[in-house]
Amino acid sequence: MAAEPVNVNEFQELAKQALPKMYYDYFSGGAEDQHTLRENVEAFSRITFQPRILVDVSKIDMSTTVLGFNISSPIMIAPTAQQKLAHPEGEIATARAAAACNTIMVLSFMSTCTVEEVASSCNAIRFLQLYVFKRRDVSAQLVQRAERNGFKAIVLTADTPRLGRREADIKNRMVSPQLKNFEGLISTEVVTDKGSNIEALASGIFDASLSWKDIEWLRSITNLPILIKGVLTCEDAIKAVEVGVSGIVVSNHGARQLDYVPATISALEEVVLAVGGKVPVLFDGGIRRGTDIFKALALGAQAVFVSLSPPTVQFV
Ligand SMILES: Cc1cc2nc3c(=O)[nH]c(=O)nc-3n(C[C@H](O)[C@H](O)[C@H](O)COP(=O)(O)O)c2cc1C
Ligand SMILES: CCCCCCC(=O)C(=O)O
Repeated sequence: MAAEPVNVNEFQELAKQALPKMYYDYFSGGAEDQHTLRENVEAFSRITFQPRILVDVSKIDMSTTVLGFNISSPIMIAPTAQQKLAHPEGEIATARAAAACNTIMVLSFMSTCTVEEVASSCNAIRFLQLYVFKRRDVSAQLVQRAERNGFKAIVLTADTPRLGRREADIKNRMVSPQLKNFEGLISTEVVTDKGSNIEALASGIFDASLSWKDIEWLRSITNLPILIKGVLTCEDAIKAVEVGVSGIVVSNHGARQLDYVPATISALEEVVLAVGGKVPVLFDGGIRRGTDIFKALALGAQAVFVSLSPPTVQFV
């Protein structure tokens, strides 16, 4: 590509050229038929605007507040695992970008830099995304390390009792780098000759029995506000409010988990209505342009997460 990329989609080609195929496929792929992966993007294109004219837009303030934290725009950074696969500085570089933009970074539980390294790298506002392991003590220790290191909230991912079936990862025999957070606590080195090593790792360590009652357990190990990520229905939104979470993230995990769930932008309005303003509703999935963010805000999201996945234009 001769000219500088001018939109997120054009970074896709650069990512494809720069990354080994195994990693590019991991970052960009979805589950099974990748139906929801396409839908996440295409559902945005079916929403159009009713523009109004002659409104003074000479001064625009995009800042907003999430859990009491002021951020410069309603754009936060989604938890994305294993960032050193894409860049040697990994999550530290992302945290510095968050600080420079005055926004919130959600650090993945499966990060390649430790919570301490990320915390000491800059003054970005940080939340920790949480996976609950069969070894609850390991998850608890990491939450407490995050709390000690100035993280401001826990984002419990609730859509991953097992890892989605990502067929490119199976074919590529995707391997995971070392996850330093767990050094001395649990082995994250898994070798299987039967497909995706990260799927094997996740099924060995993720607690598939996680359920609503465990929010109480989580509350017993931390004083931080708890958000729940992966809500797609009004029923679950109501339950989340009932159990007392501080925020909801409408998400289908970038279509990497259960295929044939709705595009997140199609699920947003029902969740917003069910929540009725009791807690903030955040949103992710399929965002490729500023107009997508505007659509999510218009449908009631307080702010959106953007991920580091190369956009999915390979389907077009
Ligand atoms: C490479 C990659 C890794 C991810 N890792 C995590 C993770 O560790 N924890 C998590 O809750 N979500 C994870 N996600 C999901 C994102 O947080 C987010 O929900 C999703 O990517 C949003 O969709 P989008 O990629 O279309 O923007 C990951 C997504 C990608 C693309
Ligand atoms: C290394 C074990 C599994 C990491 C899973 C990260 C994730 O959520 C993803 O979507 O990928």
